Amino acid sequence: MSQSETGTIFYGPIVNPKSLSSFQTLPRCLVAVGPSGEIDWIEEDVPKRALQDILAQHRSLDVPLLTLKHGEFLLPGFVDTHTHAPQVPNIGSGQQYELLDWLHEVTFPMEARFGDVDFARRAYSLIVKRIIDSGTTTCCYYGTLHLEATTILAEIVNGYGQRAFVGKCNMDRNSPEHYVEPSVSESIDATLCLISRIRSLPQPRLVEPVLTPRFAISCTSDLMYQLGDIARADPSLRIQTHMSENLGEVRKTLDLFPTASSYADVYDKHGLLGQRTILAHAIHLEQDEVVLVKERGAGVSHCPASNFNLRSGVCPVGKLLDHGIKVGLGSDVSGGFSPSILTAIQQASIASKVLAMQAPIASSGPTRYAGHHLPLATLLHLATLGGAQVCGLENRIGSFAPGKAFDALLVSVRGDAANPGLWGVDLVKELHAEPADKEQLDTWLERFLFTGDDRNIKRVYVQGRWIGGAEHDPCGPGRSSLVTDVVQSMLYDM
Ligand SMILES: Nc1nc2[nH]cnc2c(=O)[nH]1
Ligand SMILES: [Zn+2]
Repeated sequence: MSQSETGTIFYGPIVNPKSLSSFQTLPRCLVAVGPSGEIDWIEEDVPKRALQDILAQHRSLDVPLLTLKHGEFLLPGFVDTHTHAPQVPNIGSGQQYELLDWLHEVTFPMEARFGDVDFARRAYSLIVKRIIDSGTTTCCYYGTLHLEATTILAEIVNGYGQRAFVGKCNMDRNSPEHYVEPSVSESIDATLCLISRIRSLPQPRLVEPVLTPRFAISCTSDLMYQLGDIARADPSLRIQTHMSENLGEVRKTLDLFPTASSYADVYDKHGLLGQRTILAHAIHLEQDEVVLVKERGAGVSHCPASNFNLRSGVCPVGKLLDHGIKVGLGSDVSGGFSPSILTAIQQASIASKVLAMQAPIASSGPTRYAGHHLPLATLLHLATLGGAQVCGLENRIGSFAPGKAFDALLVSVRGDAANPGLWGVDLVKELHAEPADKEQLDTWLERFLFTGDDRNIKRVYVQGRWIGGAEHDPCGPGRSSLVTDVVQSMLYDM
């Protein structure tokens, strides 16, 4: 019998997010994944001596058992609520620019290259693999404005088995002549075509289309109204866009839409602000916009690396959380300089510490998060369950529970993972009892979140399928800079 017919049972430590303020660390847990990739059952505390009895009770003695080594643990896969696949080849360049100049000088020229479908196919194969190996099991992808290249992106994502939303940028104004859609009708036709193509991709399909008006500056009102109509007619469609990222962008938006009372109101008036909307950035919101975003039930993708890198500002995430707004993390490549949600976690921590240092406030009252650094539980939540909420997938992914999909990372903080940043963990292992206890597992988690990278992500599972990670291919993971080098060299080859 093959593994896909029987499923797999994992035995070892797991970390399980529960809420914004809590997670479980379970040092000796059994997680049974069925043949369909869903979690069948979980036993939270199983000593080695009781293992056979518990498996027998579940009639699972013949199911393949994967026992984790000392220094390994399972974590729900990361959710990247905002990234731009065609910008990966640009990672690290254009450090001198702020948003609007950066778009014109760095970003649009690279995105325009994806008009060449051969280039798109070769680049996206490397890019998506790299993102999976970084531990992203669910990804909200922006493509370019091209229908063909974005179809290819969706095909490649589906081929790898990643869970994702893929959207074609809508942009019919304020863009370069060579990189702009010629009319509203062509933008809408291409969008509808992409939706139907994605929905016809072969099963098992974990890719969904998403409406992607780039941002209000690059869309005419007519285009946004028509996208709003499409969203209203199809309650399963998500919408992703940028909002209130940079003060110059906010000013320009309000100039372009003089009857709107705010940036958020622009999207609201066009039927684009609702429970299915993912708003990247949301840094400079006025108080009435915070209230509107909460009322409409939209989610925010916090992209701290990008916000620092483009000098856009520091998103007051704590304030958004205090208002009950759904928040997840985004890598926002190549505004952000890393496709890894680990980097987003580290930068989100720093962003919250910057705000806390600037405005120290009392730790009681309604501001539970504003003014404080984000604790580990909150950072973990943003990277997993919070991201799932932003995508409307909280019942499917983001934590381990029977009935949820097994989207997971097998993490190793062992010395043989070859990450010098984590050597300390291995060196002190003699000081700890085997198997790991809760305290030790907490240490591993914190050390991994702050110093880990794709070398420590040995396996990436989506819907129970092992689709990536350092152990997945014999050549090792797509180490960050290397894959960019390959894509860069393709550029010069062509
Ligand atoms: N960070 C970022 N902001 C945007 N606003 C409009 N387009 C973009 C983009 O590609 N990246
Ligand atoms: Zn972006």
